[in-house]
Amino acid sequence: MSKNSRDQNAFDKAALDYHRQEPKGKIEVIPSKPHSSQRDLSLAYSPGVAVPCMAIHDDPQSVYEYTSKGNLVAVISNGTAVLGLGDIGPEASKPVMEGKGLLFKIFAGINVFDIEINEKDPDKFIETVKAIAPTFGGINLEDIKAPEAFYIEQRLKEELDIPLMHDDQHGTAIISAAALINALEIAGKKIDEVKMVINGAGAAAIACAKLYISLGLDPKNILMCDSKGVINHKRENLTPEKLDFIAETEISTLEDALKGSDVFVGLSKGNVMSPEMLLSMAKNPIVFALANPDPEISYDLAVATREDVMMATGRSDYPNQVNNVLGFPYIFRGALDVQAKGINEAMKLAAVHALAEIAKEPVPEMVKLAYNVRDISFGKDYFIPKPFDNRLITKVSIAVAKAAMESGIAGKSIENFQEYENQLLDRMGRDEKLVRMMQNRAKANPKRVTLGNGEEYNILKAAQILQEEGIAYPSLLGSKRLIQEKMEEFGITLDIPIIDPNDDANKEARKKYRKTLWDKRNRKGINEYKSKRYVRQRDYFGPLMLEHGDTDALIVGFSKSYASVLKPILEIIDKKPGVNKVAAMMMILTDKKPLFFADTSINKNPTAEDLVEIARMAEYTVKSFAIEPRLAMLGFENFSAKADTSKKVAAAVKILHEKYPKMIVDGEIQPDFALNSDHLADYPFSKLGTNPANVLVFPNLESANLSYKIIRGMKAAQTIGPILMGLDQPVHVLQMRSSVDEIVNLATIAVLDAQTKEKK
Ligand SMILES: NC(=O)C1=CN([C@@H]2O[C@H](COP(=O)(O)OP(=O)(O)OC[C@H]3O[C@@H](n4cnc5c(N)ncnc54)[C@H](OP(=O)(O)O)[C@@H]3O)[C@@H](O)[C@H]2O)C=CC1
Ligand SMILES: CC(=O)C(=O)O
Ligand SMILES: [Mg+2]
Repeated sequence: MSKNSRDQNAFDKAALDYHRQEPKGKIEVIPSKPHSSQRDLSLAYSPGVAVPCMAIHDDPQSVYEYTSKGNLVAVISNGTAVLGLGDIGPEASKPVMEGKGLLFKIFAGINVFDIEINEKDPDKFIETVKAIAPTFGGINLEDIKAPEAFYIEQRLKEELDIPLMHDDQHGTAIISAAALINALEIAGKKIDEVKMVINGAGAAAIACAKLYISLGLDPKNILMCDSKGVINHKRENLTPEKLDFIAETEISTLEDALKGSDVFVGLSKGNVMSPEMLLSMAKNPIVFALANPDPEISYDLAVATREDVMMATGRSDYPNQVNNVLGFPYIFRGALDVQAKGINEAMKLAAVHALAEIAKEPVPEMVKLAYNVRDISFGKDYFIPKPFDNRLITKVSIAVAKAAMESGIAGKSIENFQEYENQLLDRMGRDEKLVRMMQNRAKANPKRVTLGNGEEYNILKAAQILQEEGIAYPSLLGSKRLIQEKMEEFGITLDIPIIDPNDDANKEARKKYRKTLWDKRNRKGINEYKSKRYVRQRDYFGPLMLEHGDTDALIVGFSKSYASVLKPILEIIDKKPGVNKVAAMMMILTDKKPLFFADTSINKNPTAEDLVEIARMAEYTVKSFAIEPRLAMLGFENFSAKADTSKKVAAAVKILHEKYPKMIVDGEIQPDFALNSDHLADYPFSKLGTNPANVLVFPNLESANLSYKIIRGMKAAQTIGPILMGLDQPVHVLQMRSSVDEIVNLATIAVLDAQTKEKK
């Protein structure tokens, strides 16, 4: 089996495992109201529920006030044109529709019910959608084949008064039009002069062609091809939509159509464009190969064939991803927020121009960090925004909402757009964006990460994910025999280094590590005998590997107490220059925004000076995640410094204010006040203002450790860490019995540390 087909098989298996993992699929329903007491239940259901029922009966519009309708979209398909896979049926389309639900949620905070309808007859399909429409604030039609898709969408638009869009038509048209405007500008070509070949004459292709024409493309300059070749005057039995694109030409093949053309837009099937065809196009050709999952010509082949090609695909693993994910979350967000009666041309054009403009503006640091690039700017490799760009939700949704209001189809108005922008940004905090950003940064420059306890299932699984995802080059530390036995027992195949401190192969390593240990610790209680013995133990071997550059990062501590694993690390690894203390911080991914707790694991009873160091290190580390740190120095009193603990915290705050006046830090303050803008308003003198803190520095280890352990124990939020701060090497100690996700996340942070170290 070739490496590529092995990789493909591994990827296919990972895709099945991902979907099959409990809870199966990708979407679940979570109650959004308290439901623990008898009173809650009597409000949520009978008798309380009758009150909003009757309120809606009296005023139907109030359904937006009392139910989830206003933020609920139906993603509906009959499975007749699923991606580029064709008519695979409603059940088989469900993973795509659930996936779309996931994207709606993570990018725009919109809830989705995916609905797969077993109905190919357009009229019956329409009746079904109409019958269930009252449930929803909007409807996204998906992967319905042409020509039925045109009729279905047209009638539903006429007969329903909620935002409705066939995404394969208009989402694709909007995103690709924005990309086209920008690509033409970079290529120095004019839309009314270019010759375009559109391969595919289905839902996406026809809608794209129409939108490009409305932007100035000359219909005479389009050659459209379907599965039978160019749509020209010789063709018979064409659908009404194809009739609009008949070309007066003798050209009948894609190959001939492409000769001398400026732009190719592929919305057909994978691998139908050859290098020869690409070579026959005009200078600086624009190629949008948008079929999913395989483009009409692969990115690598296209750029290897021609240096001057301006290339986009529908895929996330190459530059210029033209995919409707850049549009539908934000178009529906804007439309829902003004209760638009539909999605009209003005709203679509507003989205096109907003998207095109974002790509031309300087790219925010957060986006660069997310993609681990020093610089990206408008040009050949970047002419359409990237999916993890926060500006999408503000700029596109606002543009769409404004267009709906101005074109008179908004059911309600937004009065204050600044406030609306803040609400949109707030929505974006409610997901695992930070984790995705960190993983993307790691993937861009993966490092060698050695994982202790290589014989544990969770460690093996984490290593597998790190390798498959390309986040790191993992290796396992431990007994080779035991690790191999366990891999076999768990059915895990992993082709990665196993480092056994006792292996004969590591004789030379043991020798040099012993010398280092001896040099560092001979006046601190380690004699020669001990140094010989210790280098055979993995708790010492791992940090020594790191110290010698034999690995880039180390993750240990899965099965032992934190203190016992930390001891050899502190004995071997130096502190960062200028740092006196080592401390640990937990990242807590709440449903609103990430919070950071310090010091959760190392300094039992820090002095005021220690707290200052901990706060400084926490500030530095949080900044490295591209988050502005706002620190609250916690106590159980607010700005009164009566108790001894409060006095200590107040003293630390005084030093911080004097020495680092630019730091956003204040206290002593109670956590519920520090996290609540209304409560903060009672202390107008505070450096936090009314903007809640995101970094909580606790007065002692017990309070920090117990606080995060309660959160972890209750599974109230995902926790990542402890992130070890102050050491000169990328090493982190796991919480005992960490989950696979926790290990992967901490290893990801270790890769980022190693990248930072490399840059220095
Ligand atoms: N990147 C993105 O954001 C998006 C990409 N797409 C991709 O576009 C493609 C089409 O989707 P959609 O329009 O919804 O599907 P449809 O089923 O509506 O249309 C498919 C079209 O492709 C044509 N076609 C099939 N094989 C060939 C071929 N060898 N040469 C030329 N044309 C061919 C069909 O021709 P005929 O009419 O003769 O049957 C038909 O016109 C899919 O691969 C899909 O993944 C779609 C939406 C968004
Ligand atoms: C992206 C998408 O909607 C498709 O390929 O069908
Ligand atoms: Mg689709």
